Amino acid sequence: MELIRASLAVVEPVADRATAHFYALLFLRHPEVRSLFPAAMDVQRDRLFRTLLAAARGAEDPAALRARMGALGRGHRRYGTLTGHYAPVGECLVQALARYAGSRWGDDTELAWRRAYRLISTIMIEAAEEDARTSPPWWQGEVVRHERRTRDVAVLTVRPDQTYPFRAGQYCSLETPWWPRVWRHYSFASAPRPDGLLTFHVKAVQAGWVSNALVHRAAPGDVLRLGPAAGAMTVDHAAGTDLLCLGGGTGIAPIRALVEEAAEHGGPGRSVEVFYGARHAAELYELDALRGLAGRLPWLTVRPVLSGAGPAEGALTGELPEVVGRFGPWSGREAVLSGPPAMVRRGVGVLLRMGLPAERVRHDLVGERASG
Ligand SMILES: NC(=O)C1=CN([C@@H]2O[C@H](COP(=O)(O)OP(=O)(O)OC[C@H]3O[C@@H](n4cnc5c(N)ncnc54)[C@H](O)[C@@H]3O)[C@@H](O)[C@H]2O)C=CC1
Repeated sequence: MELIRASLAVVEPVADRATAHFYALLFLRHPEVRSLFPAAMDVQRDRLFRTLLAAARGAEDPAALRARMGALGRGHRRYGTLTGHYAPVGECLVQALARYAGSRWGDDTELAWRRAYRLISTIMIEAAEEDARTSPPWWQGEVVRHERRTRDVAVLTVRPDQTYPFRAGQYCSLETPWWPRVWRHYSFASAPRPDGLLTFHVKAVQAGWVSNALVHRAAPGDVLRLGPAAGAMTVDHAAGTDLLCLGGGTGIAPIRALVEEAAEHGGPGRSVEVFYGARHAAELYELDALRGLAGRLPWLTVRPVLSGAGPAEGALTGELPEVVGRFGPWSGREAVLSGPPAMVRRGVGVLLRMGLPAERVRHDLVGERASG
């Protein structure tokens, strides 16, 4: 493990070049795999190295590595990845690393990498094969409703072509017809419904191809592709634990889904507190709906929080994590956080300082969650 870490530390500062070299080798030697990747490779490059780093760091916890790489293997089915693709990828990876690890590379390091790659690829292949027995590699989903909530936020309702299994708090990756093979993660914004429909909140971000297409171009009748549900920000409602939810911007989506799920499964006597943050009042696009739920559900409290200048209109003011820190105590609760990564990180810090044990603070800041 030390050998792998030491070589990664050398490659990390030149990760861009090492990854570009890896893909160049792969596409030159195996042109048939080029079609599995998007036309523009920028985000993809970044992902590969982050995944390797995460795998190297996670190797000390075999159960976590297995869970993460298993999910990755299942998720790769949607790209059309086949068992036979793993060996050539491993070979090109080792060669690219060898080239950029300089003097840290030697026979022992190479052996350690080959072993690690064999372990990871075996987990991914087994998980993919197991998944293939029960699930399609992807689902088609028809957009049946498209509502613009603000200038740059849309709520999409999608009908999957077959039963789509997921839990509130999870997310999936979506591909639009306009940017083939470019996938982005979006959280489910509603709990599983009897009619099988799924909802997503999408904000068009600068230079975000997929998000801009989903907000400004998508319309009822368009067909998206959906990868399988992923993410561990789920809640065991049977335990009846009180919840503290922090949702910033479109990060309110999985919180909304969890509240719906709590309404279906959570017993009375439980308390759910939602802090919903945005910069300006006009951006609290889900507030009316949440207030509607709070009006019906006596255990639900919704507190809007505004961090920008301008009229507060009955909202609390300040950055979301700090505002939550002014309330409490939260020590008996389970916390879920969703929103911009900086908000989630600061929120986790505040809650740990307030005495919440780390295992009760849940979020899905997965390295892969690229906005766009
Ligand atoms: N499961 C998850 O974790 C989900 C995450 N997201 C992410 O949430 C983000 C939403 O973006 P927008 O709607 O543009 O949100 P935004 O930038 O408008 O911010 C929303 C809230 O986060 C707070 N915030 C932003 N930066 C902060 C910082 N550095 N420190 C403390 N608080 C901060 C703001 O004060 C505001 O209350 C995207 O990055 C999206 O990828 C979205 C859905 C689900």
